Amino acid sequence: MTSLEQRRAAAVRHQRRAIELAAPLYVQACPGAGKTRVIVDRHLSSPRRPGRGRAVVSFTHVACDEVTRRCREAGLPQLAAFPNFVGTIDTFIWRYLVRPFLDFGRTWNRIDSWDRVNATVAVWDGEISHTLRLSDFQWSREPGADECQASLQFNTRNARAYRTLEKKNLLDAAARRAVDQRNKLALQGNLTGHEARIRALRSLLQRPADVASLVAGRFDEIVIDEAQDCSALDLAILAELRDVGIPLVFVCDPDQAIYEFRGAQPDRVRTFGESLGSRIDLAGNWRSSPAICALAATLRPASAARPMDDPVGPNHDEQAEILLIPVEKSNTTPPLAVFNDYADEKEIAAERRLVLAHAAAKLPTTTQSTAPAAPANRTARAGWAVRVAGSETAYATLRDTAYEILERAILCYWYTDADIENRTIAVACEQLGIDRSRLRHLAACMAAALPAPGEPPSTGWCTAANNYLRTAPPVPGMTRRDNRGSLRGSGSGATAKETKQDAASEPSVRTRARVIHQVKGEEEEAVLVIVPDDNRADVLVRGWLSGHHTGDIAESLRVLYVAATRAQRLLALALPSRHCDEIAKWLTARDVPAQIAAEIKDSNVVADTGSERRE
Ligand SMILES: Nc1ncnc2c1ncn2[C@@H]1O[C@H](COP(=O)(O)OP(=O)(O)OP(=O)(O)O)[C@@H](O)[C@H]1O
Repeated sequence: MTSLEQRRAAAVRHQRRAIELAAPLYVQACPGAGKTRVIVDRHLSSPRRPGRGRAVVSFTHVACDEVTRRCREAGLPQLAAFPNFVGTIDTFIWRYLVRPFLDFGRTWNRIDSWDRVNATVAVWDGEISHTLRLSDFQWSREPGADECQASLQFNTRNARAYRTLEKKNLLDAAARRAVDQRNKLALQGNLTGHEARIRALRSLLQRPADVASLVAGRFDEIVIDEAQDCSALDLAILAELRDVGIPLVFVCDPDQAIYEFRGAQPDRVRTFGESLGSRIDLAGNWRSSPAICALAATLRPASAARPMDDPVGPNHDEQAEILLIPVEKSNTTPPLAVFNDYADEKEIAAERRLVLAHAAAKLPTTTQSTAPAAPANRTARAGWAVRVAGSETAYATLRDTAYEILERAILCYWYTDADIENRTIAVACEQLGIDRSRLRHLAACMAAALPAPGEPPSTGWCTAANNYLRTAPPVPGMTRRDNRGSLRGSGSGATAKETKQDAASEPSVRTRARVIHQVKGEEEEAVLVIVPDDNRADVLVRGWLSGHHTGDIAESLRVLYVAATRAQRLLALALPSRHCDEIAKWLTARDVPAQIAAEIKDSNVVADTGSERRE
């Protein structure tokens, strides 16, 4: 058996090869393999020709900020600036593949979501009309197709409309209406990331030499981080760049592809990576304990099975077993108490614990969460915007989004939906005769005047917000055109005074809680993953234990994989109690150390400070 030193040396050797080997290059890596470290070290160490840079492209602002921070820490901040590019794939596509090829002489409006223009579509079901948001549709386009495909996604906001349309076989009709509306808005010059990709691909197919000379003249290579999140359109764009000779470094963990709604498909991603030629596999896990690495291997599909990753980091000798916490009726508060109890025993600080669930609604209410993405519901969006505007750490584009959401909340309060739907704030202001700078000023004052609300905002906070909105007409002296735009609370009944106090009296340390999609790339010493007891739980467990990951379950299991692999020392899974015995036995039979947590005696104990012990 090889010693830890030998295994570590091998892991470092593979990282070095990924840092030094010339592009084109495919780097396939396990969780905790040090992908970020490899990308940054490659960027810091390998030379570029004078006047030319490297593009480091990722899918999230968090990942880009990490690369920028590491360049700064290495004393080389210029590596994140011109002629280099460190940013999101959306910005890269827009800046180098779309903007230079747009028609002059007309206005283009780059938007991150159709919600930015309140884009909706009305669908008549024979009795009533349903208003659906374009952002509730999943958009895709096979490379080469003339039309986009839309598919309405079920969520709590559109649940009634979705069920009615499904019952009346009108989902396809709704999708067609959405495509028409999208075409109309795109013709008006609104470009979401999806439209930008379609245009980028068109430029590459129609003017390959122009695009190639622009991109190759600026960048020696393009590194794509988190490449497992590439959609079919992203891969088609990258294939064209590859074919015109741009050197690509494609870094990914296909098992962590969790954006299937955007079209991410692990098999296509693998095939694309393999098409590049040279390949390096990183299988040393510097993050997690042996038990966590072993559990992660069981979550991979049988079709992509490989031996467990090698725990070579500081937690290589951590003894904690995987903790299975039985849950009755999706009540997530008792499992949190149990989790905190075990984390206390391991002397893991409250700030180093993380609770994860697939959806925010499944997280325990006694945890602390602040989503980096704006929620969909109008009131929740306004609350999110107030929190972001008041946060010292929000970056400029996020703050701008927050102010724009508050501007729209003000317009919604004073005008009718018909006055502002399907329009940008700028266009609405122009049509309604509003001074945009006054509106921005009102939004900033609103953010400063209101306390940060809870999630979702309470009735009391909404009363305070509506009282503020009443004093802030976009046009001085105007009367309200419609009173349907007030913010409506969750019905928690807190008074405005209580809400103000809430913001001030938040416990200083609460267990951090996140939706799994928000924590890609992060790590924490102890992680509790909540597997909800909904109608998919049985199928999910069957898919896990059989290794046959079919249909939507494949993506749900990858989401579970991402969540589990954030843990460094202690991983707890809160599962429907009826599955715990079977899973524990199955794991033990596969040499994955696992135990079922001791029975919960006092379900009323709330571990909201993360440090109180159970009786
Ligand atoms: N050669 C190394 N020596 C010591 N620690 C390392 C080494 N490489 C990576 N690490 C550490 O391992 C941890 C995981 O690294 P990183 O976050 O870059 O992994 P990753 O491949 O991006 O993982 P994931 O895809 O799961 O987010 C980090 O704490 C990092 O500092």
